[in-house]
Amino acid sequence: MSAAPRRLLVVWHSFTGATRALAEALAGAARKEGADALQVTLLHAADAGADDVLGADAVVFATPETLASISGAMKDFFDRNYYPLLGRCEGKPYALLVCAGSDGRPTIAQLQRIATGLRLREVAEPVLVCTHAQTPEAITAAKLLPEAELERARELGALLAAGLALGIF
Ligand SMILES: Cc1cc2nc3c(=O)[nH]c(=O)nc-3n(C[C@H](O)[C@H](O)[C@H](O)COP(=O)(O)O)c2cc1C
Repeated sequence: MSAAPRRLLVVWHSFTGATRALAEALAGAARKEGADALQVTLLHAADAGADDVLGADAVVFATPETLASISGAMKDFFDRNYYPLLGRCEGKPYALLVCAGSDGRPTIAQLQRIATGLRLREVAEPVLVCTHAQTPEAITAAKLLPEAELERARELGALLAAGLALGIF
């Protein structure tokens, strides 16, 4: 009898497609690496709740940076779920995917602060992708990321899948 699959949850939000593409690349690579031993769920931040996090063995938070912070939808996700999660997810592994025009560091710091409050355990370096969009036109345009950036998300997905499958996380 085979063991129940481990569960990886990816909570994502995206305005112009870049973070979504990264989250999907990560999930695809995790599915490939984890095969039957891993169940990967992608949930838009608006559709994700505390039970989804509690039911996962590891969680990825994927968000664009807006106004030097996590996006509004990701903020809403944490506003709705922070207290329902508090005291119930200590030590749960997590990793971060952040997509920014030029910075992203405030968003990573903010997510790490929230995760520290929840006593989550960061198990991989955050993946930060900069799109170098500077003008209003470039920032609001649909994004197509270079393959090399998608590959970084895939590497994180494969790492998380391997760690879960081997019982390291
Ligand atoms: C309202 C708004 C505010 C933004 N603020 C920042 C910012 O503070 N720092 C930054 O590096 N990028 C900022 N950006 C750029 C986005 O992070 C960038 O376009 C990113 O690719 C968006 O990801 P998405 O395609 O997943 O929506 C902002 C974009 C918008 C629409």
